[in-house]
Amino acid sequence: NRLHATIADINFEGILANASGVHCQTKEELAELLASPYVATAVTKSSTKEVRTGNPKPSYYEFEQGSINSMGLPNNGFDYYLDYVSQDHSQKPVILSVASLSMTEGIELLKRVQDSDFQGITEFNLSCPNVVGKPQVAYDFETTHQILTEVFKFFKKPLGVKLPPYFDFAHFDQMADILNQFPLSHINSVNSIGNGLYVDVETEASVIKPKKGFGGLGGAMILPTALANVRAFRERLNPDIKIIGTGGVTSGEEVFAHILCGADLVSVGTELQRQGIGLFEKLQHELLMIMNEKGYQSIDEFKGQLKTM
Ligand SMILES: CC(C)(C)CCc1c(C(=O)O)[nH]c(=O)[nH]c1=O
Repeated sequence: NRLHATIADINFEGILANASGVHCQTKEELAELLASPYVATAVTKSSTKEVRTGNPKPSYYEFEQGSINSMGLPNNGFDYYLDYVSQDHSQKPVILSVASLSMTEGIELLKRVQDSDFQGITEFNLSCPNVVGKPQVAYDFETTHQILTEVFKFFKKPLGVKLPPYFDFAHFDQMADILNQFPLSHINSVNSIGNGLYVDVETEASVIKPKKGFGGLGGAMILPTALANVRAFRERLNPDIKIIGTGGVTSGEEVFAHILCGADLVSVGTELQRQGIGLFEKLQHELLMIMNEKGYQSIDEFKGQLKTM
């Protein structure tokens, strides 16, 4: 297969996935993703110990250049997703996303994954909140180091982390130095760009209800940030740590660009929300057309091969 990847000895046929949070809250949505021949894997909504209804609506809004959301981690609870991913899914891997509203909860959930018979890949969402007054965990390098040290004392199954975007070379360096100390299966970069604000000039109001309209940004406008993060971590991380590139994908071109920057798998959020599952066929077709035009038989011929001037 021309489009393939391997993470933690798990083979993926195809390289496309949903971004956690989109089309992945229910077993039906997950099954619908897996049923598509153009979807290599499905990622669950980040799960918490308790079921959560999430923030008051509207908590998601689409505009031409992208989307803004402050969903508030609505999910059916960790047990629901662990049960689902532990079933057989026609040989297709499913990635279990775990969040936590406190570090003790995160550790507890990962202990339950370790003690379960789930053999797939777990993705720990480090964009989760920290103690009040401190930035999200992934922006608190000391806390990130402490948590990963604690986790890898007991966690022996494939584990990756979902990262927010970074915007400073010192942060790329510091985060990569931390991540390289641990036997991670992968990173998923990027999560939404935190705390954007979209204003409706006509109503003179923000467009989502939670957090006075502040929310995570996704879609076409975050592509350059997403590509920069994929590239920066590809250049810095141990090659055994694979990369799921997320952010700004609306066509085969952006899938190609993510792979060129070093992504092994590519996941799609805002555009999937916008177009539905049929998008995956379009993305795969467009990617293959680009590869044909360029004479690439396989992804391995150009993965991570971004040229610079
Ligand atoms: C932002 C958090 C609620 C702390 C984590 C869940 C999450 C959400 C969400 O559920 O609001 N939205 C995102 O764009 N990315 C996320 O990781």
